Amino acid sequence: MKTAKLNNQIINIEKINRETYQSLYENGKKGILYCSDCGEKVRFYIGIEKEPHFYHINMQNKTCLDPIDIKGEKSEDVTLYKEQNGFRIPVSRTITALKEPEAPFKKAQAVKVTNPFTPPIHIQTNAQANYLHDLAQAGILLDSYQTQTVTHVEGSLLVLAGAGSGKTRVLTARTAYMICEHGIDPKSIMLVTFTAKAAAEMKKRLSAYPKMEQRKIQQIVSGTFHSLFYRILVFHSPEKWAANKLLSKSWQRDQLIKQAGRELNLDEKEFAYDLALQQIGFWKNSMLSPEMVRPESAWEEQVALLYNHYEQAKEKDELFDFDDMLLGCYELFKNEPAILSRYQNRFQYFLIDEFQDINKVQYELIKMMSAQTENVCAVGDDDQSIYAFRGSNPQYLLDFKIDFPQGDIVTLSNNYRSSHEIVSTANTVISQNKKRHLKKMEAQFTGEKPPVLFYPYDEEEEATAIVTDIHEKITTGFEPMDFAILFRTNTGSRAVFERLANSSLPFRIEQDAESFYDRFIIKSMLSFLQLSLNEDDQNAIKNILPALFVKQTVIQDLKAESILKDCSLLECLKYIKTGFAFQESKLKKVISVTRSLAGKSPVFAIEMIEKELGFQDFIKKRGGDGNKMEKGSDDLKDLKVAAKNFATIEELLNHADHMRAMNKEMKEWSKNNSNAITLSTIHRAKGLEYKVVYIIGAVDGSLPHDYALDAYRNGDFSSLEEERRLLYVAITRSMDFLYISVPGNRRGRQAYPSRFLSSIAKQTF
Ligand SMILES: Nc1ncnc2c1ncn2[C@@H]1O[C@H](COP(=O)(O)OP(=O)(O)OP(=O)(O)O)[C@@H](O)[C@H]1O
Repeated sequence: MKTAKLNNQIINIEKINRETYQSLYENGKKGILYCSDCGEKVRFYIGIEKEPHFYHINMQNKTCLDPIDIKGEKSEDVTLYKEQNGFRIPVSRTITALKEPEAPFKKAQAVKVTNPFTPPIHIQTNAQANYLHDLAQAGILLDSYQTQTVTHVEGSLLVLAGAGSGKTRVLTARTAYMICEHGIDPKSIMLVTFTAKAAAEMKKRLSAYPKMEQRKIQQIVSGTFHSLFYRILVFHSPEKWAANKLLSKSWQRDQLIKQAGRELNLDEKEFAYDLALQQIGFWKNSMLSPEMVRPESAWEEQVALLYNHYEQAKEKDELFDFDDMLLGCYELFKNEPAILSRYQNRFQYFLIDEFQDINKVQYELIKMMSAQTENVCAVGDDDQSIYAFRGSNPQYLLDFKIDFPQGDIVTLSNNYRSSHEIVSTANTVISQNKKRHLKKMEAQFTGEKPPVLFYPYDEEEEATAIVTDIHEKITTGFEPMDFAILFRTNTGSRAVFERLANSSLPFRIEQDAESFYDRFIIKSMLSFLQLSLNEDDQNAIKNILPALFVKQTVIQDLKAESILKDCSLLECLKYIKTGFAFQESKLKKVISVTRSLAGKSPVFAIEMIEKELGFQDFIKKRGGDGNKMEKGSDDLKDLKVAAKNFATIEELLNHADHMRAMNKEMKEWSKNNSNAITLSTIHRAKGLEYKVVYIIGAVDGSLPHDYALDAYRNGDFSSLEEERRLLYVAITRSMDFLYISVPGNRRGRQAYPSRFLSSIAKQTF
């Protein structure tokens, strides 16, 4: 049905602005939408493939009709009719009826799949009478290329493997083959993975392999480059590399670099410290000391100076960061040949996963350690290289033959994970990249349906449509663990998190994903709102002090004043003496502005604080607006989008509390439960697979990220290619169903479809 009643007025969805869809959906959930025919409660449907409509909660025996003539009406305020016993009866008048509704609903669209599916002709060939035969018996099949990889034990081997081509299977099968068929000592095998999770997963899979003893699995030395080489460092110099000297948190590195910046008189407001740290990491991973750096721009010149100061500060306090671990190990091996030789004897075989993301220092370390045997099996896909910004370089993969001239190369291009339609979409997207090793994945099966592009109004509607779709699929037999919702950056997940938190669906987030409402800028803004409700809220007063450029220690004076003068903490702001007349008068203004917010809508209140209390200055100075990846001003825009859903400040604050609590709860819950929908950044989803994948925010500015577009405008194309690889990685996580969301608005502004989609969309956007 296209109509329903809200507050006794008829809503016709063909005549209302799209912006109001989400509030209609919420009103339906609140139970205040009624059928314009029978008067029973109805809900508003927002999904991916079906058009929005009203529906009865209990569908049985419902044959209600819309009033007739609703389509033809064009006037602003019209009378609607319905047919009853052959008569035309006026029922009500439409509200918000517009001549031309803005941003009308746009139907979801299947992507363009031009090449037909050709069934694969290769055969699974591991039926020989050896360990491979046992594997086949256990259901671990290998095709001829995979078999070649698994049985190539001695000498170096590069496996160029497309997404879903069985890299993990090949690495585990090869490890098992080496141990069970060739009797190789598991202690002499080093298995390097990109994440600790991947190493654990491989060991878990190995335990299902025939003839594999648990004891032997435990003896394999596996882990990330950092963990493996850190273990070596700690073994040889435990004092120097003690864990308490590690700058493990990003705020610790931030503090140190900003201190260095102050010594160099850099502007904290404008200088992009996050990018500077990234650049320093890049140089370190590329083994360039501060003296070796050759800056290519004025900005890099400043960062190079900063690099020098940062290193000195670390050295002075005997601290180290993650990048130092690898460099430290390199130095150790170089300066102590006896130690290197011990490890060269100990480790005879190296298996390296995700080789496309290796950086120079990692590469050098592997070369040093494997110098005697050259038994290096490197597996990678240059199209999945997504860490170039921190020094990863797929060139090592492409140049493998230079350093290992005796080595062999095998290409795995059969994709076992995804349907032909998904594989074809991924091939089309990635083929637009210029710098890559030419290859094309071949799917092994054709799917039920091609990937779908859909067009929600904004982040809120996007989240609702996805949750509806998941609900529908679960009723047809899918499990929560079959779904993943992927996004470019964590802040992009706010709305889906909120919608899932308010649903009965189980979901998981990363353990380090902070709640949106705990972000520095958001916390500070919400504290102003909190004070408008309770002028004595101590936490809120504490949280607004940075925004007023007042020291935190002032809180003690405020408490004392509040007792002495018998007034609220908020009121006490007027007694703060800073010595600057303009600041003291601003503190007085905070009181009146905050008080004036009572009874106002949250969006109005936020805008008022922004305008009247110079909140933007605070963001510029302290909110990371010099940063390229995460800006405080973007957080504030996101907050305004979220706040639109609430009529009162209290409702918004309650919601924020609820979401913070849910963030903690879901993290705890997912430690022991695996049957959950995954919410993940694309980076973190690398190596994983799901039956259904939703990629959200496929618009310019989000994917590709703004920073890459900026770089592109300045003549650097590589960041944009890396963003395209990110989309490729996201697409290739899906096995059967893929949905790409292209919201019309983002952060309260019109958004434009991601430029990466033009090659797969049927029509131009
Ligand atoms: N020979 C095979 N026959 C059938 N299925 C296979 C075969 N090889 C791998 N698979 C399956 O294909 C899927 C993808 O394999 P895997 O996860 O090892 O790929 P991958 O190359 O590591 O992928 P990505 O790089 O995209 O993360 C898995 O579900 C795996 O079980």
